[in-house]
Amino acid sequence: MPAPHWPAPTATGPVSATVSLPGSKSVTNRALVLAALADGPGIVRRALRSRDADLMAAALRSLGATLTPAGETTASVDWHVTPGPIRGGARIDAGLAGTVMRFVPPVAALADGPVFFDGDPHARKRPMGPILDALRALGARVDNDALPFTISGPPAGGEVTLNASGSSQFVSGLLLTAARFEKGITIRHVGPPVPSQPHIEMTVQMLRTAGVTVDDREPDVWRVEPGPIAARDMTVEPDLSNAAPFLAAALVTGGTITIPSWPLETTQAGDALRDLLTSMGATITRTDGPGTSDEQRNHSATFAEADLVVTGTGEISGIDVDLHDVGELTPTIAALAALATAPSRIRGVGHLRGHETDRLAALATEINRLGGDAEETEDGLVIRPRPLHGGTFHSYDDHRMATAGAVIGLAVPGVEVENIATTAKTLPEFVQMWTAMLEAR
Ligand SMILES: O=C(O)C1=C[C@@H](OP(=O)(O)O)[C@@H](O)[C@H](O)C1
Ligand SMILES: C=C(OP(=O)(O)O)C(=O)O
Repeated sequence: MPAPHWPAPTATGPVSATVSLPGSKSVTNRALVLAALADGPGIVRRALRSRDADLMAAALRSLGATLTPAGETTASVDWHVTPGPIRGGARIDAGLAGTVMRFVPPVAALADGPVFFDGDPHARKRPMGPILDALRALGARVDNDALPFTISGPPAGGEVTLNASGSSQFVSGLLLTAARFEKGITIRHVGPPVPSQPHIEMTVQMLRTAGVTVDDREPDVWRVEPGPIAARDMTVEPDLSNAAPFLAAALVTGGTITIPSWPLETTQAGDALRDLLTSMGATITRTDGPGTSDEQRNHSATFAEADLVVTGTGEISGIDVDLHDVGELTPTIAALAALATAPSRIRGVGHLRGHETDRLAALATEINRLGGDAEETEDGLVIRPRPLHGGTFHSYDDHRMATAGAVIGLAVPGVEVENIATTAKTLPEFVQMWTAMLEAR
């Protein structure tokens, strides 16, 4: 029986809370892949515990890596990872995780036998063609163009041309394993611009930190030299994209939200929230203030950080913005736009039709179901202010749709989010954190 819908709490006044976020999904799942391919045992500290991260850990284990947890909480774990010979015969469950379905097949192609991949029903609809074709061109055999498929290798590597305009993860997935291919890999993108550039920068930076030689001087071309991936002891940054709904609460309620341990320099897409929320009317400061506990400071030895403090006025400005580079922030920005005082236009995010759900259709449908005025365009959304009313906000098994419903619910009584549990994809404690944020004073 489906769980009852979650009555999204309406804020009774301005929020005033400090919200500590668990580790970044994107950093965690890259770090785990690199650790499983490394030249010795390593540690991934403060890794995210969530459905996507757990699926990645399980996938790497079934391919032969040993992952031992230490310091485990419900949201975080220190993984001690010992790489092993890459084993065939595994069945990988990708769930609905883009990082698992795009980052693991290149690893599996190095196994000593065929590896089978499948995922949630909707995962079978997410685009996979360009990365599977690329793996074929590099010497692997793949028996389908989307999930489910079986891959066998080993591919020698070499040069490949692909169209990564549908997802940056096609490029990141190949890059993460490329050094382990006999000839390395040269990737050449041909087509409309690749989205989510910061995520590709994250991949390149993490590879370089692990001693891998990556040449990205020419736009849309990446060359990875064959060679070892160095084992490391690294700490995962907090998930800045998952800060989005909490920071949005400051704008909706005219309150203040503090996020401790915001990295001073990062490749995470969520860092763009500082500019985006400023444009929508927030005041933002970074300060090494009392929100950062000694315990948190001691943990974050490997990146410089500060508290991020976001204060809203209760009035939200409309925004005209291209989110091509930071598409995963779209659901929160759209929720804010639905509550704004002027129209908004979100551009450059046609690729969101291939995310957890068709996010453009889902956002327009659900905002309009609550009485709003949201219109899909070819590459985004136009959202005009209109008074909203209560009703069901469907999540489409999309964690960021669910949290967008929670943001609207802060201002609109009677919003019920269907399948709030889907937030477990990247933030299993969302409901408890949201409730604690509203109860803090
Ligand atoms: O590499 C990553 O960790 C991600 C890349 C982006 O994917 P797309 O380029 O498919 O949007 C982003 O939206 C996703 O949430 C995470
Ligand atoms: C697009 C997203 O996820 P995935 O890694 O499954 O692509 C997301 O988290 O917004």
